[in-house]
Amino acid sequence: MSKHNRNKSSSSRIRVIARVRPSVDHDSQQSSHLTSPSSSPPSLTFDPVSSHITCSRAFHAPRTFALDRIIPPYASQGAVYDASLNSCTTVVQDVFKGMSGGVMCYGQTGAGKTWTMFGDMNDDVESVVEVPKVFEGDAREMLKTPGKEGGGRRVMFVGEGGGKVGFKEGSTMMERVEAIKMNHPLTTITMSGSKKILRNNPRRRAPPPPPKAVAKLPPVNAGIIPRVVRALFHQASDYAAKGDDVRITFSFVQLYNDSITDLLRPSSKNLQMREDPNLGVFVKNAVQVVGTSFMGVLKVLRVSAEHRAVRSTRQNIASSRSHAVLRFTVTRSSEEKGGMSKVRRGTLTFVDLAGSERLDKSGITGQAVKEARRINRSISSLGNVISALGKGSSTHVPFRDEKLTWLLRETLGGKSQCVLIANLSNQPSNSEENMMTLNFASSAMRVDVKPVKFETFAKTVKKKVGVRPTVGDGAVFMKRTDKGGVGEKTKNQLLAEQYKADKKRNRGVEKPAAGAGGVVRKADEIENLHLIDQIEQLEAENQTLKRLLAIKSNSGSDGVVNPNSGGEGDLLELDTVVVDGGDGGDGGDGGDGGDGLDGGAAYDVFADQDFTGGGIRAGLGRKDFSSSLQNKADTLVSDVEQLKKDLMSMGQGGGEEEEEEEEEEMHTPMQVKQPPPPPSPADSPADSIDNFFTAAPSSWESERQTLKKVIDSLQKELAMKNVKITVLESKLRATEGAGGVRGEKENNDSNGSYLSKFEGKMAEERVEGKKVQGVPSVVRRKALKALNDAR
Ligand SMILES: Nc1ncnc2c1ncn2[C@@H]1O[C@H](COP(=O)(O)OP(=O)(O)OP(=O)(O)O)[C@@H](O)[C@H]1O
Repeated sequence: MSKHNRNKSSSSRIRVIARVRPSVDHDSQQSSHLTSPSSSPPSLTFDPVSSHITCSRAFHAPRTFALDRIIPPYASQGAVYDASLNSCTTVVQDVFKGMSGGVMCYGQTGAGKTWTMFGDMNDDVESVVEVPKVFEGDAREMLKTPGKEGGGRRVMFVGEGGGKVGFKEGSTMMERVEAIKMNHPLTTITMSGSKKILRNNPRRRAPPPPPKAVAKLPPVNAGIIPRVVRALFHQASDYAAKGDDVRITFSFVQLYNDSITDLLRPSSKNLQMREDPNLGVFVKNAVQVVGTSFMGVLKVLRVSAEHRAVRSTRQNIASSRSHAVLRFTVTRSSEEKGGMSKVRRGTLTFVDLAGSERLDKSGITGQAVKEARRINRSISSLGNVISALGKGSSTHVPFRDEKLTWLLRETLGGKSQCVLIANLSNQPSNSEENMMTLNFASSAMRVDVKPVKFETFAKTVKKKVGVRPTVGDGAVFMKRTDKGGVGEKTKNQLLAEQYKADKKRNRGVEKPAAGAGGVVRKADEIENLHLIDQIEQLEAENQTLKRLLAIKSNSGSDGVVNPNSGGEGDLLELDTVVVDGGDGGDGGDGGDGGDGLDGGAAYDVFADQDFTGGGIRAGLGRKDFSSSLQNKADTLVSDVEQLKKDLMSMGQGGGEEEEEEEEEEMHTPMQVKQPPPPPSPADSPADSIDNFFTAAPSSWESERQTLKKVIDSLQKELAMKNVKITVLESKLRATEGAGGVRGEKENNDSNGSYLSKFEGKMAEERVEGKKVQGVPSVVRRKALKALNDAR
């Protein structure tokens, strides 16, 4: 049996859970390519109660691993969430206390990582909101007080028991039991009186046979992430009701072929990572979405998850070709005495790794081989990092070897609570891959963690906007960031981005790979996704041009923007995006996107479509959706052209005269160009500021005020500095004499500055005058240095 750290408390090390997926339709199709016949016995046997799992391979002795939890194929998505987050590590609750946490899915391709993390994002997530809306509690406690219907029957748990389960208010005993069975499939519940065993105890009987097909899964197939988002907003609204200020933001990036792309803004490619002493490693310029509602965040996640790089292989019809990293940041401030607030900041990171794969098995060729090699290389580096972390603090951890490991440093490095889900597929042919996954899982159990709380005090700031996190529908605001936190972008940065997007669009939209082994989406869907991308860029460009026009028309004849015209404010608003505000975008009827701002267009397009039954996926495939998108794109193109023409003609208003003058010059070639006149005395640097104040047009009032403020503060700083220098000089004088002969030597040798020489001379005079002796020369040297620095 494998040796590991299981005896250590799971909160002081990475918590490891194995999830074995049921067989899916695709398994039978791929088995024809594989060496092990499908009739061979499965490679894994497991006992969920003792959390032991044994992996058997041909020509090798079987190996047994003891992990924190084994989740059998027939367990619901809810049970997985419960096992990985809610009841066990309370990661969600702790993030509001300033602790950070992470969940990472690891395993071979097709083992169910994406299913575990995201699940069916188009599933009836509303019901995820509805069911546990009423209250949540410990299952044992809930059954002790089931209300009248319980009839005072004693309830006993064997097996898993416990754990958090949601019940409807006033629910009957049987409804509660059903809810527990759903969330804890291995729980045995016996009731005195009826003596009815409601669930087989796996300790006494063989585990129930796994269901044949996926269809037998519980109806709500939302994965861990939607459930976490729901839990986050529940918690947030509880804290907000108590008067705390809670803010939830998130970023979502993918690492594909060693390049980081923003999934919230797919046109942002090749993003770089930076390190900050407070925030750790973060992706620079990744969009941060400020989420104020559960449903709003889900909408954004659904759409952005569609931008992930996906390919069809023999082992998975929709195999993720990128590592996806979704990071929530929760900031909670509660008011304390004396106008101060306690601020806690925690992050929750979800990592859906691309699956490692054997090239011969997945049957891929060309570009896909390159992708697979990159994936395998980064996964193997992750293995090295985990193994080094498991060896203790004295071992060098090669975080910097790969972008993936560097990106995950904060999650794995020991300061966060971390849950690893090892995804396994119990096909006979997968024994080697399962062994590799279990070895990785086992080494992760050796990694110690010491979660660190981020708490600080800050002056209480009164909220500008009364937005409170809600569980229901609502707005989501999007901001771009320079650091890990939400930041502002300068006007120029935004305009430069628009320019780049424009240039790229002119080069033409990349056509997706097609044919066998190509991307899985149908041609219509791909076309539509590209159209949406294009519309997003066009809307952004359209808005920028409109604002530029507004600024131009508000500016004076000298081209200076009138700060009171609101132009500046408008431009900064480019950072703010209302994703599901309802008034952005017109859903594709050819309008100009109304108030939909930069970056929100794609979501608006989706938000207004009615894809009854099939969600966005169904909508993407629809022809009418495609034509409405095309209409919208065409209208936007002509709008943009018109706006550009308008801008050009406005720009020519001031420039026409110059052009005419130039023409005149060209017609009189004999004329010798005169050198510019010498600068008038008023242009001399000494006079330039005064000149600015008197000669500047009245529209420069705000610049004038700003400059005055800057000059005032500089003058204050200078006065302070002079006081400091006077104090230091008198201190230095007190050390004279004692510095004596040694002081003179030091002064001449040390830095040779004017100051040192001067002070050395003074000291010499004092020595001759036989003044005070005995102050150590080091004191004098310090005083000299301080004075030198101050000057
Ligand atoms: N527990 C499960 N119950 C039902 N279906 C599942 C389960 N796990 C996985 N599947 C199905 O198996 C297939 C492969 O799953 P998924 O795409 O999540 O694998 P993956 O590990 O993310 O693969 P890759 O690394 O190639 O992206 C999908 O069709 C998914 O719906």
